Amino acid sequence: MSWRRPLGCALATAMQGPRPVVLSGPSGAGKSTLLKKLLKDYENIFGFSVSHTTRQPRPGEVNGKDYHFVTREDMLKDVNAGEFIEHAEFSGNMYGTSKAAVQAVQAQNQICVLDVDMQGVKNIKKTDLNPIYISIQPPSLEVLEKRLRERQTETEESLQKRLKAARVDLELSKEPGLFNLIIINDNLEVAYLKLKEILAEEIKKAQGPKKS
Ligand SMILES: Nc1ncnc2c1ncn2[C@@H]1O[C@H](COP(=O)(O)OP(=O)(O)OP(=O)(O)O)[C@@H](O)[C@H]1O
Ligand SMILES: Nc1nc2c(ncn2[C@@H]2O[C@H](COP(=O)(O)O)[C@@H](O)[C@H]2O)c(=O)[nH]1
Repeated sequence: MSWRRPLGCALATAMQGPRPVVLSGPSGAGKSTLLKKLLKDYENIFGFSVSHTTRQPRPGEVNGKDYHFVTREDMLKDVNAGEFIEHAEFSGNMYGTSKAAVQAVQAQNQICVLDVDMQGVKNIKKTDLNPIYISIQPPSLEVLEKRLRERQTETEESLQKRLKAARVDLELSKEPGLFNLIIINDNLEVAYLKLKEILAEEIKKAQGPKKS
């Protein structure tokens, strides 16, 4: 994969600037919930890399904010034109991170946060993005299923596909070194504290030196 960061980002890395953050983990584990808290509490520090997807928007989701909702035809065209850092097929739909999505966040001098599935993690590992990898996991598959059902966003077919993918995800996540941290999202506040703890150093870097 020939994704190269813009010069500004390469310089930031050389100067030990803040690293991007990849959040992964099974669908329903709580990635978006934790991410929304982080983006709200650290508005100018973190910026969300808005992915593309071919799935239908859920009630309340905003095009260009939650996702770029596109047709498969358009997405394939852009993928073939080399506009994506990574892309994957998940639960019958395409998802992907465009170069433009990451660059838009970096242009604001914000720490770029990506929410991607396990295929995304593996593909980003092949690039020079050098993020911190965090896996958000449910306390059990039973709890995961309950959360997904209660979210009321999935058909029975899609729910079963997501549970199947979750089993694979949890197995693969055991690979040593794949993630910098695995957070079990049982109690939301505890999980959020752990997330902030691992990002504390990057937040400090992004905030810059304190004026006295
Ligand atoms: N710690 C928690 N305790 C109870 N419910 C939670 C907790 N964390 C998240 N939830 C709920 O679980 C559901 C799934 O969470 P969320 O949508 O954030 O998952 P996700 O990992 O982003 O899923 P997806 O990958 O499908 O987007 C939501 O309804 C959310 O409110
Ligand atoms: N590889 C990628 N995976 C992505 C991307 N954006 C989201 N996702 C993952 O898809 C599933 C399902 O998401 P949902 O919004 O339909 O519930 C979830 O695991 C996300 O992490 C992406 O750009 N690339």
